[in-house]
Amino acid sequence: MSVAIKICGLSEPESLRAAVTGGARYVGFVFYPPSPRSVAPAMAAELARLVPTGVRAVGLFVDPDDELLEHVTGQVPLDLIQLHGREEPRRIAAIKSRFALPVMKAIKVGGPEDLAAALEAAEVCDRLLFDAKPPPKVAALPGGNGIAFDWTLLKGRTWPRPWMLSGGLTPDNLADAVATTGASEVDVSSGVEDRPGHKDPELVRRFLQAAAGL
Ligand SMILES: O=C(O)c1ccccc1N[C@@H]1O[C@H](COP(=O)(O)O)[C@@H](O)[C@H]1O
Repeated sequence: MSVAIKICGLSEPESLRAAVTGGARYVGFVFYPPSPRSVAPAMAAELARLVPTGVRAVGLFVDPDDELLEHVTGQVPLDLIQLHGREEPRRIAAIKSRFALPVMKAIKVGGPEDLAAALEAAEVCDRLLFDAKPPPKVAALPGGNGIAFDWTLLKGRTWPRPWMLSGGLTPDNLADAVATTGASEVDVSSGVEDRPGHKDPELVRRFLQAAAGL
């Protein structure tokens, strides 16, 4: 089984090169200033020049307004918009229509009751992303916290849109995560860092090697 990998939160040429030469199919740029992975649009535009054809550049946003989306999409050639906030279906549809880009909506999973949101979002988005729900009051970020959820919640489930698994993935737990959920695409950020917000090219390579062995 081949698993497509998204390496998220890239902000330096060295780690971006490690991602694309190692076989990542998606690279993610975070446009959310509170995140330690946040990258200026001008820098993301520079990094995007290193992304080869066939690898998709993903822009991660959290409850963005149109002004931010215009500012970023006007200078960074994105292939996909990732919405990782509290965007409701109507807002997702409006973004998709106005910016003419496919949209991937993050669904925060803490328990089985959270999965209904995936079906609602699937009516308007192009792809789904299942991530761990941040624990209240502990995590400051709406994602990128290196926290996994109970993968068995996805076991045997099917979804009306292509989907990715994320949340606390590492080179060491990737095989178990994929075997449990049946994911064919996964997204990682913290699990390939040596400190918050800083990608370790060696860990990026290890993650991609772990995926290639599946
Ligand atoms: O990476 C971030 O800083 C981030 C900030 C705000 C929302 C989402 C963010 N990242 C996404 O979170 C998940 C899980 O990341 P991790 O591997 O557990 O660190 C992933 O989809 C990232 O794209």
